[in-house]
Amino acid sequence: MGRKFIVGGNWKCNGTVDDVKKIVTILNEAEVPSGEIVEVVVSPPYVHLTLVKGLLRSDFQVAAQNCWVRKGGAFTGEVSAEMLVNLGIPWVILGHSERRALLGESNEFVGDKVAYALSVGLKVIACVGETLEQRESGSTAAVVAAQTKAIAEKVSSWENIVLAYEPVWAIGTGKVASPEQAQEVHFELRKWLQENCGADVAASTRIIYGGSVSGANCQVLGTQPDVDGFLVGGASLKPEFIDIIKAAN
Ligand SMILES: O=C(CO)COP(=O)(O)O
Repeated sequence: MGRKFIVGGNWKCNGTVDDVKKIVTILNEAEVPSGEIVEVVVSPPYVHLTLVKGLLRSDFQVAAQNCWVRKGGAFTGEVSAEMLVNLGIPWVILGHSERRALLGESNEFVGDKVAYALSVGLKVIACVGETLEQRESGSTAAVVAAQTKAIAEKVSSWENIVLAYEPVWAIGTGKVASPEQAQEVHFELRKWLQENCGADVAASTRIIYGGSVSGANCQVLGTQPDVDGFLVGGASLKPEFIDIIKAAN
């Protein structure tokens, strides 16, 4: 069975209410390939989740950018996975490199978060990726394997996980991975899944690329055999996001 292309828009910590309404209007008016061909998920900051969910066309879905690692309670400032379910938010992005680097989220912590989010019924876009230093020292494959292993050890099924390969050096830098660089790591990740989680998981799990994806580079990246979609940052706040969705065709 083919893997359905999936395009995520990570809005990060951006947007006023007016900005959000404008982006949603652009998305709602866009002519894009049918939902049979591409799944679209946009991820606004927590405070805008309900607004976006209420206004957004029904064939596009909404994701949170994070959630708490366990059941909610006395965890000031956190938002629990149950709360997202209660709001009708189907997806959550976990393990983004900005959270790993700036907030100290370890591989194990991300693995625990993924497992907990799945356990309450959320679908997860789980992010992995190496720094420039790690790439230059030749440890890319080992780094992404360790990040993926920490998730694999905690989950019993990959059915509701999308793996996002986001090289840190490509995020927000305009320095996109070449199609060959992306394909090479996606292939390695799929091979890792095959060897450690089984052939079915490897064949069915979508592996998407993130890091300076744009309207100009999405076509050639999207035709790589192991690239099953994108996680888009900056360009997801612009009309250009529609062109990236269309790369699914
Ligand atoms: O971090 C990203 C998506 O999660 C990618 O961000 P940019 O597309 O802005 O490089």
